[in-house]
Amino acid sequence: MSYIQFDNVIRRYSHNIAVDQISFGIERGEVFGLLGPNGAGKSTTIKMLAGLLKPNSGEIFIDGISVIKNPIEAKKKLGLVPQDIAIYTNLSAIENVTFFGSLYGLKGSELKEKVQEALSFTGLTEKAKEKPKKFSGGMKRRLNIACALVHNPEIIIMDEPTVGIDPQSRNHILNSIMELNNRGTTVIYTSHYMEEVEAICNRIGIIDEGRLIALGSKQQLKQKASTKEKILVEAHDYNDRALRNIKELPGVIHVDSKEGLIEIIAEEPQERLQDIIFMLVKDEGKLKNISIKEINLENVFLELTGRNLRD
Ligand SMILES: Nc1ncnc2c1ncn2[C@@H]1O[C@H](COP(=O)(O)OP(=O)(O)OP(=O)(O)O)[C@@H](O)[C@H]1O
Repeated sequence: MSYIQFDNVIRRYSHNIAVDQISFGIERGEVFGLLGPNGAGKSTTIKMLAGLLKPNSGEIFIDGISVIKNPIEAKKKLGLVPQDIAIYTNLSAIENVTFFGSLYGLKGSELKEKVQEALSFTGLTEKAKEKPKKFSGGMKRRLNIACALVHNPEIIIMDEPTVGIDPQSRNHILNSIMELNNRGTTVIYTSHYMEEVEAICNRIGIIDEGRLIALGSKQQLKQKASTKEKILVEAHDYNDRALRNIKELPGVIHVDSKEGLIEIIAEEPQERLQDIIFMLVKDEGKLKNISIKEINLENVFLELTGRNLRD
C-alpha cells in the first residue's frame, strides 16, 4: 500500500457521478499533481482525502490510517489549502494563523514560534498585523497557505491555489511548494494549468469526467501520445482553407490555430514541413517562423480525450 492510497473510490452528487471508481497511490515525499479540466472531479477527490466529504464507496488511507473510519487521526497528518479562500477578514493575518494553529492543538511559545515561521515562509511577516480585507487575492491565498501549514503537516494539499492571482504571488506559491517538498513534505497539487503541473510535479494523475485516465511522470505520460513532437508555425494572413488542407495532409493528427500560431500534431513531423509551408503560402499565408517542439501534457490530454484541457 502507498503512503496515500485511494481504493475504488466513488462519489456521487445525487445522480451525477463526480468521482468514478478511482484507485491510485501517492508516495511519501512526492509532489503529486492532479490535472484535469473544470468539473473533472479534482476538488471532490481532494475533499474526500481531507475528510470533508465521504465517498459513496471505496477506501482512502493516509499512512495506513483509514480516512473514513478514523478521520481525526488521518486529518492530523495534513494541511488543506481549499480552492475557496477560508480566512477571517476581520482578524489580522497573525490572528488568523494563530487561530488555525490553536485548532491543531498548538499552544504557548510553540504556537507563537510556528505562527511566525508560517508568516515568514509565506512572505507575510510585514503584513502580520494587517487585516486581510485590504489584501490582494494573491496575499489572501498566501495567508490561507500559512494557516494550512502552521502545524507542520506531513502532507499539504493545495486545490488550484494559483487561480486568479497576480504573477508575483503565483511564483511565490510555486517556489514555496518546492521548498516545502525539499523539507520532506508530501505535496498534492490540483490544477488545470498544465504548465504549472509540468514544472513542479514528480508524478501526475490526469483526471477527466471523474475517471483517472493516466498516471505517471511527465515523461511517462508523454509516451502515451502517438508522437513526441509537434510543429509550431507562426504565420499571418492565412485562411481556413489552408488549415483544412493541412489537416488533410497524410500523417497529420490534429491542427489548432490561435492568434497567428498554428500547432500541428503529426507523425514524423520533419517529413511534413515542406507540405505545410506549401499549403500556407499557396493560400496567401505569410510565414514568420516554423519549429518543432516536444509535445506537452495539454497535447497528451487532447489525444486521450479528444478535447482541450482548457476550452
Ligand atoms: N456540491 C455539489 N453538488 C452537486 N454537484 C457538484 C457539487 N460539487 C461538484 N459537483 C459536480 O461534480 C463534478 C466534479 O466537480 P469538482 O468540483 O470535483 O471538479 P473540479 O475538477 O475540481 O473542477 P473545478 O476546477 O471547476 O473546481 C462536476 O460535474 C460538478 O459540477
